[in-house]
Amino acid sequence: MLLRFTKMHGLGNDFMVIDLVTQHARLTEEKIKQLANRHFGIGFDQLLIVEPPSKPDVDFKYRIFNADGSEVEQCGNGARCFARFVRDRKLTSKRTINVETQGGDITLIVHNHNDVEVDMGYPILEPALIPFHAEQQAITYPINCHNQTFEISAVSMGNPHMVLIVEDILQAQVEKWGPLLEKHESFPQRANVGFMQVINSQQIKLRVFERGAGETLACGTGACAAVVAGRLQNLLAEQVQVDLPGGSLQIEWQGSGHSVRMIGPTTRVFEGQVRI
Ligand SMILES: N[C@@H](CCC[C@H](N)C(=O)O)C(=O)O
Repeated sequence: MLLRFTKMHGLGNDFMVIDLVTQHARLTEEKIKQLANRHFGIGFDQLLIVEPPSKPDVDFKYRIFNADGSEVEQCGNGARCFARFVRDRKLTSKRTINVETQGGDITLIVHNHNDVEVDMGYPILEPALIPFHAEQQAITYPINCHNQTFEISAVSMGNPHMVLIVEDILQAQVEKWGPLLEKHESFPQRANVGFMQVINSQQIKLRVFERGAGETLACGTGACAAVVAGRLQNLLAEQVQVDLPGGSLQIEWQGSGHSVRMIGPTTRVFEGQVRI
């Protein structure tokens, strides 16, 4: 069976996007891993699936799978590409699109052909993930990993993030510590690990070792989580430019009781068909 798809990216965080509103397919974990393979498949960080909504008040169901085949709750760069995809495919003509994800409902606002704003919902601070400090309501926590102590913030944007501050992003040992911290016992569902350098109150540099995908060129939810962590430590203003290896995102968080907003670009790379 031939399945139509679009290859897209948001700042180099790349996706295979499949419309399962007008097509039918059953994709197993094994199949997704094969498709994600950059040598033997299409190659992507995440697979994004468009499905009909399962409840009223939303326009679509948005499902996300990491390159390792695991289904996850949220993907920020993917959300922007999702909005552009459903409009390009004429699945909707709306500019404000509500979608359900495993991590909660989010709203996508298409500004122009390329740029999309996403209301990513409320950040959740999860002290419960850190067993030793559950009652402290602290903003950062020390965790031990292979005899080294890291001071981390735990922020959920629907999906789990650990954020740590580094002095120099270029010297950060993302490849060494990312895979170890991803599987730290404090995060039973594994974690996306963000390494943040604060440039000033309106600008940070960020690299993210993503759960189930490795270091990516950009991570939208990682950018949101880093700004929340930085704001809670009084290091950042309400609007922050987040510079990732693949480009920049604008993130806004007014503080507790407000949702996080993200604005950034989308790029369509090519359309294809694959036999599955
Ligand atoms: N690239 C994404 C996040 C994708 C999911 C993540 N790897 C997870 O496992 O939670 C983004 O742009 O947010």
